[in-house]
Amino acid sequence: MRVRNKPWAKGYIEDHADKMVTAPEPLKGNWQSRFPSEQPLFVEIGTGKGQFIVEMARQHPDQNFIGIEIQMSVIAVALKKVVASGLTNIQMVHTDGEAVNTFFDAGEVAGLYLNFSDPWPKSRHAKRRLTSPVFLAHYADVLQSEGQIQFKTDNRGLFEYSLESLNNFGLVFDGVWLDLHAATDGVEDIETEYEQKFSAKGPIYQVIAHFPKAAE
Ligand SMILES: C[S@@+](CC[C@H](N)C(=O)[O-])C[C@H]1O[C@@H](n2cnc3c(N)ncnc32)[C@H](O)[C@@H]1O
Repeated sequence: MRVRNKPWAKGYIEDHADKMVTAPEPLKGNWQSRFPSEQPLFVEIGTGKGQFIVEMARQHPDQNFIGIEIQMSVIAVALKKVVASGLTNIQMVHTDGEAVNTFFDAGEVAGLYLNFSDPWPKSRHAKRRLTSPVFLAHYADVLQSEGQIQFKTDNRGLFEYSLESLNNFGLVFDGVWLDLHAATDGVEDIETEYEQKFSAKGPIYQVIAHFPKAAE
């Protein structure tokens, strides 16, 4: 997602340091200190403009949420939503999600959301895909036992790549949806900005999976 540079972003982020982390490493193992209540911690990587994670926080007050986004002008828009929501169970982090294992401790994360991640269609860029083995290895480091990865996309090529990548990495599939919006199994679907914009053009694919326990 490309957005125009927002000259106000840096100052706005600095003014809302209570809701936004720009140097995450010192919080490793201690993220619960950013929230009023100690509760299971769910993380979205590539949170974009924040609609999904803010709505998740609103609907699940018994959980804590973190949205990670690499682009400052984008996360500043998400931060505005967080501030306007008045919610205290959500924090934003401006950083590269690839490095999750440098700022979350083993087992600190209860679940991970990857929504409409950039497809990086050229094979020489495959390592940048958020479902590549490079990222999966880091997710495995931080997710608690049976913690799920929930990935959805409208990009069939990225979805096929991700199914293969997760399978090759040994993840256990909990569910696969080839047309999430047509699902009749009652699966929760909180829509992202990207999803609302592009779902009319074709199906939304989703997979939910977890890393196996040692004996699984
Ligand atoms: C296509 S957008 C989707 C945004 C949002 N999830 C949605 O569905 O509306 C992908 C987002 O992921 C962000 N992103 C890509 N690679 C990232 C990384 N390594 N760490 C954090 N964010 C990343 C991009 O900056 C972009 O905002």
